[in-house]
Amino acid sequence: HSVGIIGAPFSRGQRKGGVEKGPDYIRTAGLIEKLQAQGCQVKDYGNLKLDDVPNDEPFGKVRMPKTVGLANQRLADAVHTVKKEGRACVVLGGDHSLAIGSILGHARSQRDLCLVWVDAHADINTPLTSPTGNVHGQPVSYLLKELQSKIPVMPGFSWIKPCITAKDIVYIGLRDLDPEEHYIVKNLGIKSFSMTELDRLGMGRVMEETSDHLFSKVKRPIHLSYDIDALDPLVAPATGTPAIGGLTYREGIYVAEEICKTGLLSAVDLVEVNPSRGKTEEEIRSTVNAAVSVVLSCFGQAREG
Ligand SMILES: N[C@](CCCC[B-](O)(O)O)(CCN1CCC(O)CC1)C(=O)O
Ligand SMILES: [Mn+2]
Ligand SMILES: [Mn+2]
Ligand SMILES: [Mn+2]
Repeated sequence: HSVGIIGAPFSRGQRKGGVEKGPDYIRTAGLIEKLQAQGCQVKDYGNLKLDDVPNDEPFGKVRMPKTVGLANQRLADAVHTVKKEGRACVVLGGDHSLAIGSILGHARSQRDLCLVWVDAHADINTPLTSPTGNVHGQPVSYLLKELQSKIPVMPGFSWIKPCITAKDIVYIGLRDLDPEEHYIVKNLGIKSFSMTELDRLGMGRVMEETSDHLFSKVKRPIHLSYDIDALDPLVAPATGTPAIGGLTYREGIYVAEEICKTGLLSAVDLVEVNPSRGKTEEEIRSTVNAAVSVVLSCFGQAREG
């Protein structure tokens, strides 16, 4: 596997400090050396400089729209560069608003990409339905063609053109949706495996159905957007919006192993690792190590050896 790593130390999609430290904690835990040790050819593109835009006024409930928009514009360019260089792209977050730039940058070079969204949350609020105004709960709404009539013109977001439709995305791990999000997911008929389906079917069947839905018939590049809060807080507590009853470590790794085996993985986001939200060093270590293991499993680490 040829892999490009982009650090995106960004926190302005939400309000809890510390998530901007995610990239460096993941690097310090040895992600790059471990990828190389398992035979990957790795280029580290470093951390993006994602500064606050001065005089950034709120748009309704949405704080710092220009800052969020510009950060994602920069990320989109960086991801596009990695893809042009023929590598699988790994974006280390940073909060999940970064998926806007990561996916749009990816879509510039891979027209027919499909999206596997692993998360406790659907992140599909529009700026008008969001209960918090935090953009990390909204990225999918900016990307879906079907929702464009519901997205207001927002400063810093005019460059964004939706690149996917509802049939191109599968959710895995949902367990904490706002009522408006649930309505949107149902209304658009988005394929989603909540923790209920996971309990009913098991992750093996969930990955089979995900494959059938997205990429088994027609091979397409996969964008895996992996929010560490999909994992149970007992495994990954150091994150901004933990929700109990999540994926086991084994389920979380299994998703990555299965995606790796398709040979179609083209980009992965690993987001929402927030060291400041760990109450102890052990909580931080557990969260960061889980994040590292997910990425290693995306690129060939297999429990069978
Ligand atoms: N849906 C939430 C959480 C988004 C989480 C984003 B992430 O990237 O981490 O997936 C709001 C969640 N909800 C707000 C009301 C509370 O009582 C319960 C949580 C939102 O802020 O939109
Ligand atoms: Mn490899
Ligand atoms: Mn989440
Ligand atoms: Mn998320």
